Amino acid sequence: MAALSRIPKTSIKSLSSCISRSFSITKLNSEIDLKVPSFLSHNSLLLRQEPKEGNIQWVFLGCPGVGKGTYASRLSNFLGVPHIATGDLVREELNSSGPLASQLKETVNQGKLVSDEIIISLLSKRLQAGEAKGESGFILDGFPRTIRQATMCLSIQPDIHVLVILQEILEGVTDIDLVVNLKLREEALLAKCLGRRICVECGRNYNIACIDIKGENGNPGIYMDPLPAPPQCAPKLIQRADDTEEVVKERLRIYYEKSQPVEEFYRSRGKLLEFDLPGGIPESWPKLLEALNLDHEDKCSAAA
Ligand SMILES: Nc1ncnc2c1ncn2[C@@H]1O[C@H](COP(=O)(O)OP(=O)(O)O)[C@@H](O)[C@H]1O
Repeated sequence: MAALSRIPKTSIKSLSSCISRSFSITKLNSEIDLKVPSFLSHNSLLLRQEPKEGNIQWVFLGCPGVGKGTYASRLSNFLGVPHIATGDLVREELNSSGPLASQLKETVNQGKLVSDEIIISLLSKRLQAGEAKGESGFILDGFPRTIRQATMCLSIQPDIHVLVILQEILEGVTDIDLVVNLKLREEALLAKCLGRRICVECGRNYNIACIDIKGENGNPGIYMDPLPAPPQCAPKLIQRADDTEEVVKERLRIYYEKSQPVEEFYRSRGKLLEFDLPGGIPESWPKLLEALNLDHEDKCSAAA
């Protein structure tokens, strides 16, 4: 685990310049409100509370195919906190023989969003299981995806069990420290979804697409190498049923309609870090670490 204790080479000044576009550090002036990234509080002269390891509560937002899973999972290994992807929870459920399986399959394969109630229920189960194992902190990927999920204004049946779970989630999810918004040009998003391949055995994602988009109208070009599967995974690759051109376009449409407002929700609360992916993993990963102000030493060991 890359211990949080290895992060403190940050100065508030360099951090603020890294994330000046969207992330407000005004909260540093508050002794009471500790909802700032753990690495901020760790380094702040104003907040003298020692952060507990694993208390990171971060969210990754971004369009389908942008690489939320890839970077959230790398960062979770790096920081030693669980990576919780609601898309994975949904896929586990739809591949099970549970009562929701066929309904979920239909929704997901059409590129639609699963209902907030089902997502909350899957997420609460996952958080509870994690808590029972002693997990603390999380990097959420793909949640919240609607304003309703972000605000948790839910109208679930008021049964005691559900209320208790909701309260637990509320405590967790409204305490989000930092929201990383990954961005990539739409042509690249589509190509990445169509090229995505998953190993049925280990669940790792690979990509057969070689993306080479020329710069135009002042927008920089982007180049991304394919991400080939190693020999042990190569014969076991499958394509997600919702990674067809038609469904990806529908997922993108729904993202702009339902999920983009969530970006604004966190932007207005000073929690959003915008990150334009400059290229593939070798180029983007060190830059992401830099934007999060994780130091060079950590960077090298994480990239290895
Ligand atoms: N927070 C969520 N709210 C509603 N539906 C979700 C949520 N997370 C995942 N899903 C469902 O699972 C599908 C796959 O999600 P995910 O793996 O995150 O894919 P992507 O971000 O590439 O679209 C989504 O298209 C949607 O149907």
